[in-house]
Amino acid sequence: MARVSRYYDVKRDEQDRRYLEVNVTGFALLHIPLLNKSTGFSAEERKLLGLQGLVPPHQSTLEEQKERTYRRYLQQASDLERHVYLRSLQDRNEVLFYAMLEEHLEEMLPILYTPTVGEAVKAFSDLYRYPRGLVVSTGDIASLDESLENLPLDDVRMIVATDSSAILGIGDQGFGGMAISIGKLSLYTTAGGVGPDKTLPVELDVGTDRQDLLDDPLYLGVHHTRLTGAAYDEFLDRFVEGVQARYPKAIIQWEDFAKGSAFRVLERYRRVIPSFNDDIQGTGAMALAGLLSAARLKGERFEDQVFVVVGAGAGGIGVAMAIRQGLIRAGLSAEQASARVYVVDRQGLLVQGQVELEAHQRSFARTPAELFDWTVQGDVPTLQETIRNARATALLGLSGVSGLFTQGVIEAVAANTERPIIFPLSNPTSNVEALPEEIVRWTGGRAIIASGSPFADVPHRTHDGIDGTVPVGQGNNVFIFPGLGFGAIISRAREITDDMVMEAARTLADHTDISTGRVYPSIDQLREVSIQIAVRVARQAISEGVAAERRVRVMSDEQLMAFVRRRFWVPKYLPYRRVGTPTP
Ligand SMILES: O=C([O-])CC(=O)C(=O)O
Ligand SMILES: [Mg+2]
Repeated sequence: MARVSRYYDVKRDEQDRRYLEVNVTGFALLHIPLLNKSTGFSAEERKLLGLQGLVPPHQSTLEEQKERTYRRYLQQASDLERHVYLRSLQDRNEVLFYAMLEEHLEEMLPILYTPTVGEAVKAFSDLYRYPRGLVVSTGDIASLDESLENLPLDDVRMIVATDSSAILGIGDQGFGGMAISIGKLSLYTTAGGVGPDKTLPVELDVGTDRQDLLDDPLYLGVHHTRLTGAAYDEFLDRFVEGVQARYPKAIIQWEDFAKGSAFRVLERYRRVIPSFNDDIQGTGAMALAGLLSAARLKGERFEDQVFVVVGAGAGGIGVAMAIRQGLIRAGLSAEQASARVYVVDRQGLLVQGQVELEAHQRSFARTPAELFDWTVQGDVPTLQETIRNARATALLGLSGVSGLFTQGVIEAVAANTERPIIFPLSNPTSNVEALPEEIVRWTGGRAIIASGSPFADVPHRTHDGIDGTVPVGQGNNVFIFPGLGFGAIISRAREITDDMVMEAARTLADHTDISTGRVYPSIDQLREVSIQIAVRVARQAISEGVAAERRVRVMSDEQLMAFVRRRFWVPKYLPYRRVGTPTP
């Protein structure tokens, strides 16, 4: 087993209990977030590690520390301040950070992740305090191997890397995208059980095309426009090679790449290094799971629905591809499946010969012949015309355009079916295609709703005067990526196959209790769902012959489940020993 860090390693004592063997002491140790117990060091540890005089006399328990920090957290004035507070806690005392997050996950998820992380991305240069993760920039790509050597971690398994070209629905964010890589990885730890010292956030700083950022003297990224073409490919090739050399067991999650590069990067590397694109595949699997549950809730077959996906970027095409795969699994032929999925972009429905289509969009474009009996005004069917003519029963928004689902659009879907499925999935909250409250109003409470960012359930009075609420599920890829990544790590998958992603989607659907009227689990079930996904993803990797981990290949389902639960990292303070100290 590789050493975890240059500063410490995780070992087991004679009774098989874990402890940290450290080779750093005193003031320096207190400044390593994964080693710092703050006021939590025992008298013996203070002596052993040279901490006397550096920390207050009272030794706090982790419980007491949680209470102190949580009180302070509640005093922060805004969501962004709360985000900054949590991030600095993470950079100060990582075990305490995760212990707090574990206890208050539902409350803190919108602070650490969408929507507040969107604000943190935008303000990244203003908020910058402390280094975390790996910066790969055009200025130092030539010496990448040295950069990698400078990292204190020696056994990284999970990397989230973004080039920040399409952060959430808010576009090019230059260097600020680092906040997304950091945020996603804290979810890998708290929801997916991946130890924080096995994770590495990466910002691929290839420049930005945002003039306001380039003009800002305080902007922290490289001050030039984005690399493109061969130079961009070479940059990424170097990155992947460097990672493979330093961290041969690492998996890469590609995050928030603009549509022009998202598909290309995924296809270029997915067989070179185990990797997946969260916005294409994670979002696709998440949406498919919610749609399977929504069909069950309707009491209808999934394969009888007609789907309109709005947005032809990474998320939109990813969702359309996942739905098509789901329909084929349900028994439809490829043609029958394609016939049920319509993709609408800025110009309207994707139609062959009408607009310049990118490769990944092409298989979703309709032929003019398919539309011969449609009633439309212009050359290209609009969103509403598509919904009407196709008799769509499900509408999914991945456009990043707030307010795109107007009353007319929603009513058009509601005219086709008793229970319209409406998923405005764009993030953060400010980019949502329609507010759940509007959807409820415009459909008379008939819609099955899920949004990408969290929304409260909507109070609603039925036509017979009964007061109730319409539940709103949170359809976010956080229900997929932590379990998918953990399953791939556990099985040491050489590749993350499409069927592994599909298995993640099916597991999510299988673990959604639709009796609540919600098509996604609640956040308090996130950890358990991730564990279930990890097990089934690992099983799928084994059955496809891509699992390199021998130990898991011979495990029964029960053994695999027990193994995943045992490997799930939990925040607690471990005892310390110094390198070379004889065992007591
Ligand atoms: O980060 C999220 O909330 C989901 C996601 O990947 C995106 O919207 O790009
Ligand atoms: Mg994303």
